[in-house]
Amino acid sequence: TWTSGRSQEQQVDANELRQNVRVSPLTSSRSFRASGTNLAPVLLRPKSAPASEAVNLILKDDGRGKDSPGGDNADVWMKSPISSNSLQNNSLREALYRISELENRLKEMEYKVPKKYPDVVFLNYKDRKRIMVTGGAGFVGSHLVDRLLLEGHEVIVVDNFFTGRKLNVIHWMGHQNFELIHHDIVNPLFIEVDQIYHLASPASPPHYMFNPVKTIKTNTIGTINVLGLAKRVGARVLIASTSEVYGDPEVHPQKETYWGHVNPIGPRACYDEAKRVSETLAYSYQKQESVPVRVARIFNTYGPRMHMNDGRVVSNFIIQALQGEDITVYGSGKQTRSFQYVTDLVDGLVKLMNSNYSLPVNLGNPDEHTIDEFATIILGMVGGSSRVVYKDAVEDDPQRRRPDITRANEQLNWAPLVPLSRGIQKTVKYFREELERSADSQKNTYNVENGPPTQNYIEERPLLTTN
Ligand SMILES: O=c1ccn([C@@H]2O[C@H](COP(=O)(O)OP(=O)(O)O[C@H]3OC[C@@H](O)[C@H](O)[C@H]3O)[C@@H](O)[C@H]2O)c(=O)[nH]1
Repeated sequence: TWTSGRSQEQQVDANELRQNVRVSPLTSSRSFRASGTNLAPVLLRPKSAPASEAVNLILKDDGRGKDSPGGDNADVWMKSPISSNSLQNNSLREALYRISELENRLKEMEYKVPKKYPDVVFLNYKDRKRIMVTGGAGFVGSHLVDRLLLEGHEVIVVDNFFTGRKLNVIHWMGHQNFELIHHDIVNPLFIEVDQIYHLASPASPPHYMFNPVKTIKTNTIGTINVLGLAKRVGARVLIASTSEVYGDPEVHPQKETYWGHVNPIGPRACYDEAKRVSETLAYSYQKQESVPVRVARIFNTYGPRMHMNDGRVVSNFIIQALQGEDITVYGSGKQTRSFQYVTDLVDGLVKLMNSNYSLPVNLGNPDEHTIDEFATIILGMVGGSSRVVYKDAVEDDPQRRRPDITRANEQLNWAPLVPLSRGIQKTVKYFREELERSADSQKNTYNVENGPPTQNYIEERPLLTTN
């Protein structure tokens, strides 16, 4: 060590020195030659002085190399007002050097302190897969990304952020197994992956009807791009299809063998028909190009990370109840839906992807309720003074929907586990926090007096959602 073998007097009080000088970060331990008097110069500036007025305090010229910060490059620095004669003591030089070393090490360590990530399983090279998730920053996609990363896989999220949000995956940013690509899958993409979950598409009726042509392109051209990529690199593809391929069904509950009842020119057709084409494309690529495909027909799904403006019934009713606003039932309220919690869906998606089963599989919770009943359930759980009001019916609104999940059960050994009451509880908690935060964020708007927005929103957000 630097002080070993030296007398007490020779040792310099590093703290005192610290108060008078600050060592420039440009000083690198690598450029220092520690032997004999061959001491490298140290760039110093008075602590109070701004960096632009930094001074070059050259303790000793001997041994300066061109590559050292005090060497030829030092011309850019002002000459020191402190005379080198005033710092003749070798111990002082050593102490200064030691401070600079410690400061540099501190800086290096600050950069190295890892962000805290959820614990992921370690998978060896053979078992670890590189998995692309289109729409991975969305509501369902981000939960799937959590699951895959926790299992030890490498995940590449591809999202155009139309309905997805960086906030949904922010807890993985910087993780070595995680990558985020801002890309619209309507344009081709050339990367190497083992599996692709193709979830990219707006899913809520108001969102997919917002730009019907874009919805069609995403689910047709986007799917062609994904299947083309899979063909090139030999990847397996899971297509996120929907219960909407059954349209307003005349068969109840819906089995995968039912061909559906879709109005091809109605307002929902941009989604329903595009998803039907997406399925057709998948099986065409499988037959013609030997691309292994899986098709999940996803029924109504809810949970944390749904967008506040999602517009679907679960988020609408919960937010309305939390804010004491009217609960808006469209139509008679006698139409039915069956709601599954998002982690159940993710479990089904992963099981399906890794199964040997290639025909479409329904993933949904068969627990069916009328929308009227559902309003009562939400009101009962949230409390408050909201009234139920009836609005115009939505055009082509499916009147009954419940999945037959026999196939998922037999082929994947899958069934939903989270009861509605528990899932809704978690979702209510999430929306309550979202509302509080969005009220808070009004205060954080950047202005000269308040400074930039705080990080609280990100830091206080729960990392993962579990069953
Ligand atoms: O505020 C509302 C919102 C919706 N509703 C009604 O609640 C029912 C459910 O509507 P949602 O908008 O939540 O969802 P939908 O069932 O119509 O469509 C969904 O179906 C399955 C998924 O694959 C799709 O992502 C989505 O399109 C409909 O009958 C709708 O009219 C209301 O009564 N009030």
